[in-house]
Formats: sequence, structure tokens, C-alpha cells
Amino acid sequence: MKIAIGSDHGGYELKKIIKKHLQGKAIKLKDFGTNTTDSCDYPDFALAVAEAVANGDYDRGVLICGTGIGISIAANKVPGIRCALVSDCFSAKATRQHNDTNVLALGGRVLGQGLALEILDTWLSTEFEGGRHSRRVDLISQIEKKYCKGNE
Ligand SMILES: O=C[C@H](O)[C@H](O)[C@H](O)COP(=O)(O)O
Repeated sequence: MKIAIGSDHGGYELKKIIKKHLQGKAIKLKDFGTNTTDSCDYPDFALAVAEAVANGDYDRGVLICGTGIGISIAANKVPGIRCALVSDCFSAKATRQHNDTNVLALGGRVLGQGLALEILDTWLSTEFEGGRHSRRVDLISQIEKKYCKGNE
């Protein structure tokens, strides 16, 4: 699996932990920044990771800011991105099964390391269930198309 990862300064420390955790697994990981704890703007990293996933270069994305909120809002502006901000393992599993999310957002100032990694592992290993959920994901895509006309 190819994963694009990115964070702002508020997510930088958790991103380092996640990168270490994924080392040695069958995953090709690219870090789209930020590379320091200096203050920066989360939409820049949301855009880079979301575009890398939306254009098919990466299978999934992981985004981290202080709360996970701003970076998830920004990522969801990119057509084709279904980004979920997750703080518990039930939602991590459900958002893959039901929403086929392709980007996971985490709050570096919200989650402890153990829970964050459990959420990540659950989200990475859970498959989309399809069926009735495909209809709903298609309806989300239709909303996107309605508002992206002329920008394609
Ligand atoms: O939703 C936004 C994120 O949580 C940011 O990480 C946060 O707003 C950054 O805040 P500050 O600039 O105060 O570190």
C-alpha cells in the first residue's frame, strides 16, 4: 500500500511516531511535510496529501494537525477525497466499512500515542463493505460533481 502523510506543526510529533510505527511494514510512505515544529499553515499540507491521493499516486492519506479538524476540512475540499477525523477505534473501522474513506485525519494534541496507532492500524486494515454503502458514497460524489462543474 502507498500512503501519503502530512501534518502541520501541531501534528508533527505524532507524525514522527506514526512514521516510525509504519517502518518495516509493507507500506510505501511519503511525507509531504511539514518537517519542523515551526508554525505553519495546515491547508498547505492537506492539499498536497489530498491531491496525491485524488490523482491516484497514493492509495491512502494520513493528515495530522493539532485537532485534526482544520486539516480534514481542507482535505475534503479536494474532489475525490473522503477524509474522516477519527478519535476512536469504532469510528476508524466504520468509516472504512461504510464511507470508504481514503484519508484519515488525527489530532496530535488530542490523542495519546497508543490510541492514535490503534486507530491508524484499524483504519488501514479495514475494507469497504460496498452494498448499500456504495450507493451512499456515489451520492456524495454526485454532490461533489454538482459543485465542481467548470473546474474539472
Ligand atoms: O484545526 C487546526 C489545527 O488544530 C491547527 O493545528 C491549529 O489551529 C494550530 O494552532 P496554533 O497555530 O495555535 O499552533
